[in-house]
Formats: sequence, structure tokens, C-alpha cells
Amino acid sequence: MAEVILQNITKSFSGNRALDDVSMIVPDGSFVVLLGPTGAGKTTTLRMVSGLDTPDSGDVIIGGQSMLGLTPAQRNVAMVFQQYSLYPHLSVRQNLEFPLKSPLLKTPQRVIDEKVNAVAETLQISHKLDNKATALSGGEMQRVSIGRALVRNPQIYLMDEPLSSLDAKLRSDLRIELKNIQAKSGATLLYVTHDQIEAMTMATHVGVLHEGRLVQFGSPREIYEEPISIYAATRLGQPRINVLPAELFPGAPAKAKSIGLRPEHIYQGEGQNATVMRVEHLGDQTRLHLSFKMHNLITVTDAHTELKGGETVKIQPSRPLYFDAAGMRLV
Ligand SMILES: Nc1ncnc2c1ncn2[C@@H]1O[C@H](COP(=O)(O)OP(=O)(O)OP(=O)(O)O)[C@@H](O)[C@H]1O
Repeated sequence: MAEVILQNITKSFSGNRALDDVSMIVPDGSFVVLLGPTGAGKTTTLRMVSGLDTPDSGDVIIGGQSMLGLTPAQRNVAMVFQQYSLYPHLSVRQNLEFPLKSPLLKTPQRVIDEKVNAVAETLQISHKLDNKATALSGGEMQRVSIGRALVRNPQIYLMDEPLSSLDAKLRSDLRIELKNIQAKSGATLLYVTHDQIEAMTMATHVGVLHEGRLVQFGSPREIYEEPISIYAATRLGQPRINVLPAELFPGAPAKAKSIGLRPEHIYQGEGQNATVMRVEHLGDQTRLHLSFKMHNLITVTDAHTELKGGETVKIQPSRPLYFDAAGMRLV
């Protein structure tokens, strides 16, 4: 696999900037997840790397080589889209074999069979290998689409919300599988998702996009613990970070306009009174929905808490993040 470098990529569609001077290094063997709301530029970034679209300015460098003017096939990248794209008249096995059957590759049939069987097993579709692609459920078709990328040996895998159409159980199985495949094979992945759990559990690096600009790039932990802005802080963490006026708690620095408190960074037992509005027992933890000086807060507490709605708890910040009037982090 290879290192991929995006160098000052800018792209507009009818005068609207979809990407604005985006530079990023996707290290060889890394799993980079792009996060951002709809329209932030995630898919456009993948399309620039794949060659499905070309930048207005800037360059994409894969394995030390500029990709300017090269077609998707010449770039040797494997893409998986949100919507499956299979050959409907072929069987599952034929769909999986397809990328390996190129006359240029001259892959022996024995090797093809081994790869296809291994990938089918990973994706839990071995029993469907002889079915026509059209005789599959949506989730199965998507697994075959992922399988078609995995049988290849590309420079980089580009995946655009590949798990979003799958049910929760399969999504969680495939999350683990994709991460295992990446860790074992040293594959390089550039991956788009809206799912924070996917980002937190799979990514080695997260790129946060905001209106076509890359506003932060780092490990999921860095983005979670050291976000550069309220915007970046709200991209990761479920429940979301609580953002309140800074003056509600003592000790805020002079320039602070807002205080950001992750749910687990609200200490209970000392401080100021908050009213319990709702208690959500989730099994391994319990969430408290609090009302504090006319603001809503969510925090986590002991799984077996006896607290009930209407009761009062004392709270204070344990690891506050402060932000200025523009929403940028104060450090
Ligand atoms: N082919 C196109 N023609 C015109 N505008 C486009 C085209 N592709 C993307 N855009 C615009 O570029 C911006 C970025 O789009 P992009 O699809 O990259 O966002 P995204 O972050 O992937 O969003 P989503 O999460 O909805 O997929 C949007 O404003 C979008 O409308």
C-alpha cells in the first residue's frame, strides 16, 4: 500500500467552494476517517483521490507519484460507495472474482478462488456465492461491494459510508472485521462516515472538515480531548459535549465565552445544584439529564444509581474546555 498526500486541493462547483485549500497526509497503513456534516466536502475529497473528479488546483500524490491527469484505473485505488454497485447478471462469486480477472493481472484461478473464499468468509456471505447478485438483500449486496474492493491489492481503499445501509449487528461485526483486515494487512484507508462509533473505534487519524476546509487532523483521542474549536469538539462523542456560557461556573479564564464539558467530565457531589430531569439506565452506564441554571446538561453516573427525576445533585466541572467568542479553544 502507499502513503497518500493531498496538496492544497481546491475544487468549486458552479462558483461554490466544495474544497478550499485542503492539505493532508494519509500515512501508509493508516485508517483515516473524514468527519463533517453534510456538504462539508468528504465525498469530494475521496473523488479527488480516486480520479473520478479533478481538482481546480493542487495535487494528489500516491506512493510518491503525482496523480495529475491519471485515470482511476491508472491510480490503482479501490472504492466502495454507500450504494452497492454490482453486476446484476453475475453471481456473487463472479462479482467478487471480477477485479482479479483482468487479463493484465494474469492471476491463477487457484489464487482467485482462495481470495474470494477468504473474503466471502470474512463478510459472512460464503453461503450466497452461487446466488445471482439480484437475489440478495441490500445488506448482502453491500457486503459483496466491500468484498470486491477487498479481493484487490490497491494503493489505497476509499470508502464512502460503506456500512450505513447495514443493520446494527452487521455494522458492528463489519466494523471489527474492517479494522482487523486493516491492522493485519497494513492497508491504507480513507473512509467517510457520519457514525462517531466507527470513527472512534476504527480510525488511526480523523480529519475534521468544515465547509470545505480541513480544520483539524489528529488521532481520535486528540480530537476528543484537545479539540481546536466547539465545531471539532462536537464531531466526536456520544452524547455530545455540553456547551454552556462560561460564566455559569467559577474559574473561567477572562476571554472564555463558552465552557465545554464532556458528559464524563462533570463531577457530582460538590459544587452547585442541578435538577435531575430524566434518568436513562443503559445497562453498563446511566445517563442523567440535568437542568442547570436554565440549561440542559447530560452526564453519566453509576450504572446502579438510585437517583430519580426531580432530585437535586451538586455538580462541578472536572476537565473543562474553554472557547472564545469565535468558538475557538483557549489553551
Ligand atoms: N458534482 C457536483 N456538482 C455540483 N455541486 C457539487 C457536486 N459534488 C459536490 N457538490 C457540492 O460540493 C459540496 C461538498 O459536497 P460533498 O458531497 O463533498 O459533501 P459531503 O461532506 O460528502 O456530504 P454528505 O455527507 O452529504 O455526503 C456540497 O455543497 C455539494 O453540494
